[in-house]
Amino acid sequence: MSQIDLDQTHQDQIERDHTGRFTGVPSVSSSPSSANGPPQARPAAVPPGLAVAIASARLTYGGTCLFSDLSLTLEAGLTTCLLGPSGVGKTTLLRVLAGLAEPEAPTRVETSDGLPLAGRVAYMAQQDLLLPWLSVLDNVLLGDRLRRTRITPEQAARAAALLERVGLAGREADRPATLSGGQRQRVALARTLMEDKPLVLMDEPFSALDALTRLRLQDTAAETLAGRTVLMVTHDPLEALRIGDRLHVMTGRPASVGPALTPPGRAPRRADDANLLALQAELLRRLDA
Ligand SMILES: Nc1ncnc2c1ncn2[C@@H]1O[C@H](COP(=O)(O)OP(=O)(O)OP(=O)(O)O)[C@@H](O)[C@H]1O
Repeated sequence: MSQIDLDQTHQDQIERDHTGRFTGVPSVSSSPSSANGPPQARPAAVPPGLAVAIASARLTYGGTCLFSDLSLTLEAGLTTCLLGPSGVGKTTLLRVLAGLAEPEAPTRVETSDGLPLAGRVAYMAQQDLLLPWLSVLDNVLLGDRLRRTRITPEQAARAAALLERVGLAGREADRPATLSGGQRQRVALARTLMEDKPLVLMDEPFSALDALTRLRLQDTAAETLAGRTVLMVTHDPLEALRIGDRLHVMTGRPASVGPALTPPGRAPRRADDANLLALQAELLRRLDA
């Protein structure tokens, strides 16, 4: 992919953020309560999040119906994790919410405040999509650069602090080509955390990391994103149980999304929590069904 193509990818994402076709229909309940129980307590300083629902979703690729009549609700201020077999359509669902894939009628995307999602979504794709000609720090600041907003010293300091939190202090001036795959993924994570958006979509954000770094960054993400509405795709049941508030399994063709599994307590949960091990068995059963 050329530099211009890469740049265009980002431009497309940002521009679709601003001009995307999401029409928020003010009908979804903004109450974070549901049949799944009350939401986890969040720090008092965090404003109430945005509930988002996709309903009657339908999408066909090359004559194959990936999903039809699929529904999923993202409760306000909670992290929802989506698991499911490879190729079932998880990324595609994320891309629909990001405004990057075109669903068919009668798909509806609804928000609790009735406003469109456009401009209010941070999206971390499976590919890191770092711009090779920018430094690591400037990649973290990419959203502001693309929006042509002036980078304040405070923003630069926040980006540097995020790089430190993902273990990349001292690499601010380096180019992406000098980083390993896992380091590049950490820059992409910092860039996503830098974006101050009410809806955060993350597609396998820790997949390239070693086991210990993965645990540490799960903690960082859970702490940094507390109070935001997050949808994260992962293949790792324990990861979902550590940082998810609601866990769903997507299966079948056309695919559907199963009922929520709700781990007890507040994220990030301990990896050796005995409750999680029991729930992990249940998740594996659902994945195998
Ligand atoms: N732009 C596209 N055009 C045609 N087919 C596509 C396109 N994007 C995805 N697909 C197909 O849609 C199906 C679902 O892909 P998707 O990437 O959403 O799956 P996934 O569940 O995220 O898989 P994985 O876990 O492997 O990332 C796959 O069969 C894929 O080949």
